[in-house]
Amino acid sequence: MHWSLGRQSSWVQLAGHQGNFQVSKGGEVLKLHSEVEAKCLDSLMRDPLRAFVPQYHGLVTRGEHCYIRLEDLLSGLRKPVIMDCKMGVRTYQEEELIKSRTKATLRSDMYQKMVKIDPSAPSAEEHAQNGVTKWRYLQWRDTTSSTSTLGFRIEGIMTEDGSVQRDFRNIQTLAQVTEALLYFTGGQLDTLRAYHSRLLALNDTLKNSPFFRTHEVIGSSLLFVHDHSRASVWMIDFGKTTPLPDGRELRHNVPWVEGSREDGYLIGLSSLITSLSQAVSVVSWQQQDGCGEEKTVK
Ligand SMILES: Nc1ncnc2c1ncn2[C@@H]1O[C@H](COP(=O)(O)OP(=O)(O)OP(=O)(O)O)[C@@H](O)[C@H]1O
Ligand SMILES: O=P(O)(O)O[C@@H]1[C@H](O)[C@H](O)[C@@H](OP(=O)(O)O)[C@H](OP(=O)(O)O)[C@H]1O
Repeated sequence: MHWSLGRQSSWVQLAGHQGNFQVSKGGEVLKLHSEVEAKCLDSLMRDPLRAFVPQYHGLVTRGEHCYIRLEDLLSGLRKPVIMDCKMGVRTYQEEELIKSRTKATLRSDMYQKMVKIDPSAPSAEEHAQNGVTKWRYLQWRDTTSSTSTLGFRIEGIMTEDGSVQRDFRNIQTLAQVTEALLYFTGGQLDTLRAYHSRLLALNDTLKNSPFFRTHEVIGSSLLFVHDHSRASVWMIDFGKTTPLPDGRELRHNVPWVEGSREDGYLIGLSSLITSLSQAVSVVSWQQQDGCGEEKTVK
């Protein structure tokens, strides 16, 4: 990904497909066009959630490709620290599951990624085929990370020195998430509190959002961004966010069963809010103790 080079440039892609982004100027990033995402952004600009989404400036063509013009969320930040959390209890659409049963395409690249992490993960049949379906891979990633249980997972963190870590896929418990949040924020109380209040505000806004009520939100991330003086959280990536048919609505806070299209987005948000509260408590205790012993997070 090419980062916006308008000014202080922090060129980074924490998650997602390589090559999806293009250089832009003036505090914008260009993301390869997807009709699904463009439609969502269009609606979101007219929804209460607008305050939590990068500003969308329409489409632009560069060379042979069409791009979505988005506000660069790192613009103006000095030495930004970033975290990408993929939200929801599953990262695959129901149609992916149906495809895997009917016309299963085997993905050798996904099989290779799986074997690299855990050679014993594929079944004997999958080993023999040298491939897994996309659904199988995504579902395996969901169940071996905190996605299925906590409703989100940390995809990556970039620290102040610009180093990127993506090794959070084994995190399973809230206590481990809290440790990761303490690491991500350097234990800065102001930053933790700012994130906490932003997520509470997001929670309120989601409940009043016609867009959220009427869309299944899959594979979307919350992007946490801070520097020494500011901290904020943004909703990004609507490439797999789709409207529900026939005036149906989702609750977003119940487990998924096939056909329900529930995404568990609010389960993830609630886990994150709880974990941030725990991190705030840990740092407060440490400060009261004169920065003494570390407390165990439960
Ligand atoms: N508006 C933005 N401002 C700043 N950084 C952004 C913005 N949008 C995306 N990014 C960066 O790019 C990364 C990938 O973004 P995004 O998830 O939209 O890409 P994607 O290719 O659709 O991902 P996926 O493959 O998971 O669907 C994010 O983790 C973040 O680091
Ligand atoms: O992060 P990982 O473990 O490398 O796995 C990728 C990740 O799940 C992406 O979200 C997904 O793209 P979509 O969200 O667009 O489905 C991609 O599928 P793809 O290879 O078919 O693009 C996976 O390979």
